[in-house]
Amino acid sequence: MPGRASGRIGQPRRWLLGVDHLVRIKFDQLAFYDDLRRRHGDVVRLRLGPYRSWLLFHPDQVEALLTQHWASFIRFRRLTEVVAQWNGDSLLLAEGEAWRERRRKVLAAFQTRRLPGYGAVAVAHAARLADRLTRQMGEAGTATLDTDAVMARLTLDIAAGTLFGADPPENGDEIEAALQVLSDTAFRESTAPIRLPDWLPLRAKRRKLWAMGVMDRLVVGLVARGLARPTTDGGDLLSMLIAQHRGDARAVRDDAMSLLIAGHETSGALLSWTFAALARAPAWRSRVLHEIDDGLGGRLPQAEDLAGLPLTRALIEEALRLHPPAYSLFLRQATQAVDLAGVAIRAGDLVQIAPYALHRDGRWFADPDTFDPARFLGKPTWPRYAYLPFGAGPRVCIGQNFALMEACLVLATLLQRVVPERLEQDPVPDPKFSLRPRGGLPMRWRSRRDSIGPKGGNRLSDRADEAR
Ligand code: HEM
Repeated sequence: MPGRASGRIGQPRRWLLGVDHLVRIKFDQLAFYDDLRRRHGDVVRLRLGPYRSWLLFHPDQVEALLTQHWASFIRFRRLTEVVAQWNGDSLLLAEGEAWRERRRKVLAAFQTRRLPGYGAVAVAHAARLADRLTRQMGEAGTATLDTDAVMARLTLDIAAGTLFGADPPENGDEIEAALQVLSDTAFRESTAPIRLPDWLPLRAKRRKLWAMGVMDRLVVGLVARGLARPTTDGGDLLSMLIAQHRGDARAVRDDAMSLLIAGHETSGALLSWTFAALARAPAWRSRVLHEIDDGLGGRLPQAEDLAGLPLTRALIEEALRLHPPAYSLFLRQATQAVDLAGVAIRAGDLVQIAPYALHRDGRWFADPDTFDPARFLGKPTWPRYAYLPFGAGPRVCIGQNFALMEACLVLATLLQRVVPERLEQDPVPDPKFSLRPRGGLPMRWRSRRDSIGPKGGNRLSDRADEAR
């Protein structure tokens, strides 16, 4: 493998027990990690307050951490305790035997044979969105939309349908706002030097308690509805959780909440970044429109169609490379001393893996800052653990196949009717709970009603793209 891990340990200078590093992690994390990788190499050791901590940028150590030695680490309690306030005792946060048991139960809901049913729900919601957007565009055939807000709402509706077998929630705006507050809270409370008690009369605390209430009422209500249903399997994830947890309402609530939170914001962000990339890349946009038009002939896609849409998938994989919604994996803490491919970790040390920085390493990805989906059309040029938008090893994302299918189907459905044409401003990645465009994603969309849609037709819009 080119560029084996050198064994050199980079130790950037620090100030006051690493307070300067903590400040950069809080306010400028993406640039800070990228900078550390470029200046200090594959293995960087930092002091963060009382903790000795490591950033690992080489696939050898990433593999050792996430596969061989994963059981020697737990997710850093300071972070999981924050998220547990609303997630409860769920798969996302569990450790050891409790995690193994939960993983087995939740996995049942993601069996391959269940995915096409979830895919159909995603397509139905995307088609409804395409109708709405086309109507909104009216005669002009164009509209400027905050695409990040639109995609967040779409993935919320899809999550409600696939997870709970429910219609889009009536208070969708309120739920979106609550999810945003929780995402901000997770970041703020886990990076603050101390966590202040909730009874303090602070705006941030009031908002957090309000958001937790909104989400709790939503999920508890939907779980109660699921428990009262006469059918045992409604084809949704909830039915499976109820069966696996044998009707234990608390366990079902906690896993359902964590799936909703883990799956919804990340999936919305992935769609936002993919459409942002397409808006800037007319040649790729034109190629993918051809692929979708030729592959589907104007009908709505199904999960089985995806094998025939390799470029659609490659666009999504490349968007995941450049803007991985999980830009950093959960911070881990060693429970015992362990050797990670030549790096001696002590019990209590913290270890961080940052896919955002790994994915931009020029040793594996030529011209790493360029959007080039062709990378994913041939054999990978990178080692397996240099690309990990969904993590790796036993704690790899449980919703990975679901998320990839959902994104491909949404793209194939929307792009038959509407295309992202122009970004109104360059999106700036905002590393909060997941990586989203800071302040939204204003983008101009154009209707394809003159070219092709589910009814077919000529390809004026594509030619317009090619002429540009
Ligand atoms: C684009 C979408 C998604 C991305 C980028 C993503 C990313 C990730 C990553 C990187 C991890 C591993 C974290 C770590 O090891 O520190 C993870 C774990 C997890 N994800 Fe996802 N995810 C996505 C969608 C989903 C969906 C749709 C669901 C469920 C409906 C989901 C549920 C989970 C759960 C429950 C875990 C924890 C698994 C465990 O610890 O055993 N994710 N995700």
